[in-house]
Amino acid sequence: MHTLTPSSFNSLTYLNRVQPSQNRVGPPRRTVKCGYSLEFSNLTHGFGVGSSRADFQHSCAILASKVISQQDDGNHHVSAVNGESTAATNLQLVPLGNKPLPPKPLTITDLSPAPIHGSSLRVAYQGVPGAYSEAAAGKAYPNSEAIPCDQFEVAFQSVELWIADRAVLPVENSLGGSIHRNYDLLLRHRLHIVGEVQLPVHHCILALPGVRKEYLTRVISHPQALSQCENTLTKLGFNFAREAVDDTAGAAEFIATNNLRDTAAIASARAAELYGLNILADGIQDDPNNVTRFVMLAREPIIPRTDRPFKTSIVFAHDNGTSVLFKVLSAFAFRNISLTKIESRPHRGRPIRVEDGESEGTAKHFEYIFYIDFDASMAEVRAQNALAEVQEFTSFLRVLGSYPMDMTPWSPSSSSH
Ligand SMILES: O=C(O)C(=O)C[C@]1(C(=O)O)C=C[C@@H](O)C=C1
Repeated sequence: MHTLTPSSFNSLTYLNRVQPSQNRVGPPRRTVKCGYSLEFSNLTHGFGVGSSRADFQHSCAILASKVISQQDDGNHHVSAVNGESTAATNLQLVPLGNKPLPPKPLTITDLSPAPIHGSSLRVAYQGVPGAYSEAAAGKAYPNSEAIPCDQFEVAFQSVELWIADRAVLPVENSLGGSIHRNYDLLLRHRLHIVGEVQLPVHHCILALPGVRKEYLTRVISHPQALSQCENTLTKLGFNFAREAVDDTAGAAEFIATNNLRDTAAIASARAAELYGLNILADGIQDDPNNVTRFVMLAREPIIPRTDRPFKTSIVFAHDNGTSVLFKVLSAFAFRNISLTKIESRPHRGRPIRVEDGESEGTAKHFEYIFYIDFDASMAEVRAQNALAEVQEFTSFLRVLGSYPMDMTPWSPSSSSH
C-alpha cells in the first residue's frame, strides 16, 4: 500500500474539472431509502437552505418525519463509538517487529480512479503508521483498513474519489487547541461529519538505540505535539531546537531512515516499536488529560437520532461581520441548547470589509466564518427551530453533520498509543 501525497493529485485536478457525472470513480452513489439523503443534503448544504424561514421549516419537517420513519423500522445500526454500521473484519494495523515494512502514505499521484474494493471499511487518516490519527481511525472503526495519507487534503479527496470510505481527522486538542487546516478543509469539501472520536494522547521522546540526551541538538515532531509538551521538554532539560514535521510517527521514521543520532522525536510508543527507536522519556505531555478530538467524515450524512446524545456542527457567515454573533448565540441559549465549541476563521472569499468614515479615514474590519458545535440532534425540534432562526441572521449556513457524541468511558492518557 502507498501513502497518498499531493503529487498523486495530478489526476485529481483533471477529475475535478470534468462533469459531475464523469467525475465519480468506484461504485455508483448509494441510494438512501426514503429519499432521506437528498432532503438532508438540501438542508445541510447551507447555500441550499430554503430561501425563507417557511422553506427551512418545511425542510426540517420533512427531515423530522424521515427520522421518525427510520427510527421506527427498528434498524438501529449502533456501534461502539459513532452509531454507524460497519461490515466488520479485522483492523489492519501495521505489524510490529521483524515483519514487512509499514505501508507508505498515499500521495496525490496514488489517487488513481480505479480503487480496489475489498470487503472491509477503508479509513483514511493523515500521517504514517504509528501516528495518533491511525489509532483514532482504529478506535472509530475497529474493524477497518487504515489508509495513511500524507496530507489532510489528500484524506478528504480519497473519500470523495471512493478510494477510502471514511476519513478520521483531528480538529482540536485539549492543550494545543484547534487544527485550523481541517476547519478550512471542512468548508471547502462536501463531506459530512458522521461521528467524533476522542483519543487520549500519550507522548514519548524517542531516539535511536544508544543515543543519550547529551548527544541531542534538536527535537522534531508535529507542531501540535511540540506545543502539547512544551513545558515538560523544558523541565526535563530538552532545551534543543524544535522542528515541525508533518506527523509524529513521520518524525520517528525520519530519524530511523536517516540514522540521525543528534535528533529526538516526540511520538507514540507504537511509533518507537515500528521504527526501532528507544523511549528516552514517557508521558511527556504537559497535562495527563491530553485529548485530541477527531471527526469521522463520509460522503453521505447519517440519520440524526434522539435516543442517544448527539452533537451538531454548523458553519455560518454574515455579510456584516461579527454583528450577528450575539443573535446567533441567543437562538441556542433561548432553547437551552449548550454550545460545546466555537471557532472563527478568516473569511477567505472576503477577508476585509472596508468602511469609509470620510473625514475620520477608512475602517478596515476583518471578516470571519464561524464554526459552532452544539449539544443537540438535528432530529430535535428545538435544534431545527434554532437553525431556522440562525438562518435569518446569516448570509450563509451549512450543517456539517449531526452525529453521536463519543461517550466512551474517560481514561486519561496513562497508556501508550
Ligand atoms: O502526528 C500525529 O501523530 C497525528 O496524528 C496528528 C496530531 C494532530 O494533528 O494534532 C494528532 C494528535 C496529536 O494531538 C498530535 C498530532
